[in-house]
Amino acid sequence: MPPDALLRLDGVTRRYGDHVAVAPTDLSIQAGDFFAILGPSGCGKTTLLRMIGGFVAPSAGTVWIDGADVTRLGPERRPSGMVFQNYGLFQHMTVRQNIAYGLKLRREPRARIDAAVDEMMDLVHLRHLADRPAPQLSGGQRQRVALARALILKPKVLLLDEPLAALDLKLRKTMHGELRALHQAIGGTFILVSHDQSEVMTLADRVAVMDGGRIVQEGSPRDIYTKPADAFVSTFIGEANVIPGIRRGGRIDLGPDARLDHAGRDGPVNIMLRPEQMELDPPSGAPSLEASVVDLIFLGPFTHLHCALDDGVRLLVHLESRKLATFPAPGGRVRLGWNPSEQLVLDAP
Ligand SMILES: Nc1ncnc2c1ncn2[C@@H]1O[C@H](COP(=O)(O)OP(=O)(O)OP(=O)(O)O)[C@@H](O)[C@H]1O
Repeated sequence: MPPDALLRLDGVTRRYGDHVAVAPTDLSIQAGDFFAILGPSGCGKTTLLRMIGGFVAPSAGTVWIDGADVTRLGPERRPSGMVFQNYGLFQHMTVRQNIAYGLKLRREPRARIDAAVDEMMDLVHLRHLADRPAPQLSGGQRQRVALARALILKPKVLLLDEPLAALDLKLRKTMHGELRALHQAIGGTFILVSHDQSEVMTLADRVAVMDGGRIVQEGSPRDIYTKPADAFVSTFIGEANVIPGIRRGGRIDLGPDARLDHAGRDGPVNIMLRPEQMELDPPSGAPSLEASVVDLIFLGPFTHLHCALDDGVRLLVHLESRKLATFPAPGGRVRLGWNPSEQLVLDAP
């Protein structure tokens, strides 16, 4: 395994009867990464995370952590810690007791446990609640206890299974900042499972996008946003306009008329453009399409223009409000264009 990869999966697979929850998967994660596994419900991301943590046994393949084959070890014997979606706190214990629990099991000396718990409570801003019983904590406070309880054992890899899913949007945003700060303060390796693309874009330095039990693309959030591997990834990360087209020799024809014309077709393709890459009334010579305005949403600095081509394909355009001399009216016709160097041509399935 490469010297700097802290975690490596070689052909890790999980089947339930005939159902393949995770197809044979190879993955390397470097020490210090904040890595995210992103995908829709049922794509296999939790199963993959649980195989890393030792909570689910792989049907095939090998899990390596820090150079050791841990495939057959239970969770407590792996150098990883896990934070679950429902936190799993001990309800009859206080904050301090919950955080101390793992070190007590390890029979560490009392003074060392106290010092470590104090340090953890400072890290997650809970010192003032040290003696409060778990049932009297808010969602965000419980989440912090769960994080501290896992981190106090100094895991080489911290596994986070949708850790913020139970929190409301505002608190989730606060916790994003705290998780990032925590990752930076500790310098550890975090692996987050999430179906929330904005969470992943905010937190992770590397992302694996899963679909149907497979990793379909891996890279930095920026790579995945600017160079999505296929139409699924483009619509899953960020918003995307996917315009069906026809390849004819070296040319790509778009729009309803092109799709009806069967002359000289080589095959279907999709053009992907982000909403901010499209503009109104493009200069002559730029590729463009005519569309009807469905709706117009003014959001201060930006105006979102929802349009439809004549065959029903929907397009979303983000316009800078200050650059709009007049605002298009719903029901009206507009010409939408783009810079061809920014369009991404994806093979249509
Ligand atoms: N114990 C099990 N027995 C049978 N099938 C299972 C089991 N656990 C998971 N699966 C199936 O494996 C697939 C992947 O499940 P998994 O929980 O990993 O998905 P997920 O991407 O984490 O979804 P979610 O975001 O909804 O939690 C699903 O089709 C699920 O029904």
